[in-house]
Amino acid sequence: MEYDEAVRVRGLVKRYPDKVAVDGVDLDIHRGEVFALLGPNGAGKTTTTEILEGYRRADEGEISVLGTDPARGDRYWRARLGIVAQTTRDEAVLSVAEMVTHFAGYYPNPRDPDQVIAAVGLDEKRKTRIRTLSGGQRRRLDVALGVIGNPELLFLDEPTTGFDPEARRQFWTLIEDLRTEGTTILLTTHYLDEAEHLADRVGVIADGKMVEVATPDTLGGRGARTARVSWLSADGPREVRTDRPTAEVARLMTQYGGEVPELQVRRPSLEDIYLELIGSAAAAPALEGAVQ
Ligand SMILES: Nc1ncnc2c1ncn2[C@@H]1O[C@H](COP(=O)(O)OP(=O)(O)OP(=O)(O)O)[C@@H](O)[C@H]1O
Repeated sequence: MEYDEAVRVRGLVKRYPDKVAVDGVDLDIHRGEVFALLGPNGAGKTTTTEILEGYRRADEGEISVLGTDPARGDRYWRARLGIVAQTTRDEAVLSVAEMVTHFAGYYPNPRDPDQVIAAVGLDEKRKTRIRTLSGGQRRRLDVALGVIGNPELLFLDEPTTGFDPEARRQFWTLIEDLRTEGTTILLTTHYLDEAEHLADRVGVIADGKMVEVATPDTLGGRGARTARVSWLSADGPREVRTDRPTAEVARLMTQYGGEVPELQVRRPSLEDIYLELIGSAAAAPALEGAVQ
């Protein structure tokens, strides 16, 4: 039964008057996984996410979120979702603790507000008025409000924008804990290290199309992961691409009788591979145009 998937999307299309924002996207998010949606500005990530949340309507496609078509989702369905949107609009006069407690009241089975406030690192700001929080603190509050309802499926749209490095690490721990508890998470992020650290699978979307879905360490195919062994030979810099860098290093050690000058072994990072993927996705239409 398709209910095994938290999210199942086939042929999703969303058109705006001057733009096809989402152009035939298929997407499965398994129950209990963290799925990161990556893509450049304007790729269609927020549009896709908001359709799954029931805030925008698709023009075409089959969509199931926790077994329900979001266009028909009622408040019981909505209570099973947690949403941390890209921007928050309110300028509430409430304190952090009041706001989180207030939100807890909307849900049938909320988490403990004090624990949630502590988990996002806002303990010291419990009594602070929300409008006086810094940008990063406000973002932590957004995350608290997204998880207070104990959601089965959590949408996080660029959740750590504005976080300092320590807050980001703390947030990662929170997400790992939620995942351990079985929460399914759809994460949109521009931080590739965040995707690599948190996601079971990543999907790269470019110009409204899903370019590839894979685990962070298989994205771009095995070939893209080939190691580069470089060193300084008597004739100048040398580089070898190989699937067996250890054997290459051993060979060089024998050849040099020990220390190999300026030896380096490098593999492309997720960011290198991502940039390559979106670069080739962007180049494809231009090439087509060139031959016409
Ligand atoms: N309400 C709207 N009306 C018209 N066009 C829109 C609307 N919302 C988004 N778009 C356009 O659709 C495309 C996809 O936008 P979307 O916000 O989904 O991208 P994104 O991948 O989330 O980008 P970002 O990383 O900048 O948040 C963009 O070209 C955007 O300008």
